Amino acid sequence: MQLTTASPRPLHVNATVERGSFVLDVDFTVAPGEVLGVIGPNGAGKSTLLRTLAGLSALTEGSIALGDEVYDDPAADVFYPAERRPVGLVFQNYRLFPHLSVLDNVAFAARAQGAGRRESRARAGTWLDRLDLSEFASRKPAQLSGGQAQRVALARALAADPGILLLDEPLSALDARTKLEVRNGLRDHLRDFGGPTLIVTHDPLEAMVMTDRLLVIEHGRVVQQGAPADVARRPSTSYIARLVGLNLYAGVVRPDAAVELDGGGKLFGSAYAAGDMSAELPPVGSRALVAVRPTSVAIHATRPEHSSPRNAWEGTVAGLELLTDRIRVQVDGTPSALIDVTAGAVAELDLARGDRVWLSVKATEVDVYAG
Ligand SMILES: Nc1ncnc2c1ncn2[C@@H]1O[C@H](COP(=O)(O)OP(=O)(O)OP(=O)(O)O)[C@@H](O)[C@H]1O
Repeated sequence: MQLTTASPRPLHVNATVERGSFVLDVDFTVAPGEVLGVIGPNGAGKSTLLRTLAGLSALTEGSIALGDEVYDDPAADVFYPAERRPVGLVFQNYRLFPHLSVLDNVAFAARAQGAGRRESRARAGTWLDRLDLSEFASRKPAQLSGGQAQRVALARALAADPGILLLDEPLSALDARTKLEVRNGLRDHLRDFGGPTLIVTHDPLEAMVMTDRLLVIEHGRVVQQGAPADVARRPSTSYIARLVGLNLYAGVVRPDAAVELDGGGKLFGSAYAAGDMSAELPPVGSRALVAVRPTSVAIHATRPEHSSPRNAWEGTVAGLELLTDRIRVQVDGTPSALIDVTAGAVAELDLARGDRVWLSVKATEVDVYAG
């Protein structure tokens, strides 16, 4: 079901924005119907990007266009302010009008576009139907659950018939259980919207589950983009590796195909470890990244002799952290690593901080790719 009346167009962004000493410099396109997740650490420039797309801040250089309609292009002296852009915004805290009913909150979109009161309410009613909100039409926002308020905010944004949808941390105001329900529903509604959608989020799971493609921004630049599963499997920076819980090392490929790690030590790996049988090891002498899942590393009390794994090294237990169903052991060594083991294994090895241990990992569990 196509919910926009205008035919969907791609969003082209080539943006340079200067804010004091901070510079955002990104270049990307979002296809009609595509949901792009924008992730990055604090201060990376996510809000700056969102504000610029919405028309709340201006570009320093570059252009923003929906299809061939240009909204911002300083060189051509073009700038559409927020109210002239077909942008549906869903804010982090929804920002519903507290004194208006749910119906009138959603009708506001059409009213703002000049429609009469009756027509606006009729159109709003249709949106409430589509988003399963009809029974709440006469309630005030304070009488809604977080998940319902989130849907009303989405209905209000969609009712304006936007060409672009921007969602800022759409689930962050919800508790963990509601999040799960709303996430699935939201994903379906976004699929029905035919235009380009951007979701800014801090939550890696949200980003992985709700988006078609991820754009990772750090220090105002795009450091990685791709399908969520590919970004998660082969992160290009330690920020993403931490988000998805992988050990990530950078180094140089040696003639014997091991990767000499920048921080000391070496690891033998495989280009197929991420499951892509067509992948090749980066050439000898080139920079490479090495990703290892914490569950792939084994801990031993003494040097592992019989299995003779190609990757075995010694380290010191620096910390133990209880995760939901296992224990994450932090071992300092060359290289240092996070290792996930069962509580039973920790008890059996009688692990404690300061213990010397041996680590091993099979080369087939070590994923090597170009860095
Ligand atoms: N009005 C401003 N003037 C100068 N610098 C600013 C202004 N607003 C933000 N900045 C700077 O711009 C950079 C990017 O900020 P931005 O809010 O876009 O990051 P973010 O990725 O959204 O961060 P967070 O995840 O913390 O919300 C930061 O270094 C910030 O200090």
